[in-house]
Amino acid sequence: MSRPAAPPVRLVDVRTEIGGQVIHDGVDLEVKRGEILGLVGASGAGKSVLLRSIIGLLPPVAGRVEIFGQDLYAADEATLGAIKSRWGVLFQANALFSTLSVLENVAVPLREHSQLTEPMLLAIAALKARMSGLPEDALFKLPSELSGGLQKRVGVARAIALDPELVLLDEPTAGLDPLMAEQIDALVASLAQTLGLSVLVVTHDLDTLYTVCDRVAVLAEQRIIAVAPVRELEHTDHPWLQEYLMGKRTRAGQPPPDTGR
Ligand SMILES: Nc1ncnc2c1ncn2[C@@H]1O[C@H](COP(=O)(O)OP(=O)(O)OP(=O)(O)O)[C@@H](O)[C@H]1O
Repeated sequence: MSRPAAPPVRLVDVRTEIGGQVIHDGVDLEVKRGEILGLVGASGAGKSVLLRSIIGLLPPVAGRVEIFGQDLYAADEATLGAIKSRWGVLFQANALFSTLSVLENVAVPLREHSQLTEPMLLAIAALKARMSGLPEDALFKLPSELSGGLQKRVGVARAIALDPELVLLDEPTAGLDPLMAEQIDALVASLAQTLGLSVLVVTHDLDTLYTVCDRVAVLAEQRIIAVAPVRELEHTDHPWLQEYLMGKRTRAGQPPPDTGR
């Protein structure tokens, strides 16, 4: 009998500290294969720091970060390289190279993690840019020549450049107008479904939670206090969660239409 495949992300009792300040203590979290998991929490709760731990940039002082069943911080260089070629990351401010064209930005992970020939590499980068909804005339522009929404699409195209199994997104709709945010949400949902991705998305955006995420994990008091489909979270009595999901400023206490998720 074959063993069930390991989850793309599994955190076990993770504790992180920055400059002696405890950011997380006892974080348990799992991203299941094929799901879109939202990660929410108040500003400063530690969502971005947790993401940094998940992508190998901040070793926990205790606990374990497992990616595809491998202990990330115990992995040798070859294993780490193999893991990195199976994920794609969209950083909060996109982290695009300002002096490189859109096409070259998308090609960066391909240059780093593949042995493709130059024409093949550029062809794949162009394909990923198109899949991410970038118009043809954007490919040879600099990121600064594009709108915020198109820059986000460049970040998404780069995140899927290597045909990853796992995609990690840090606030993909932050700073976008509602229409552009909706388009990025739709892009993430359709790419996840078409490519069979597992996705962890850090967000403050309620629309993302209701229309895109299968489950939502809530970070508060230095750990994950709940994980469930967002509609189930509406019924938890945690004060921050109640205010966040049902408060006047968010949805005016009106549950959104049921989208089937
Ligand atoms: N490089 C750093 N040096 C010192 N402290 C840091 C650093 N990065 C993050 N922190 C601290 O870690 C805590 C969590 O920050 P983090 O950016 O992860 O929060 P967040 O939940 O992502 O917030 P937001 O929703 O506003 O983006 C904060 O107290 C922050 O000040």
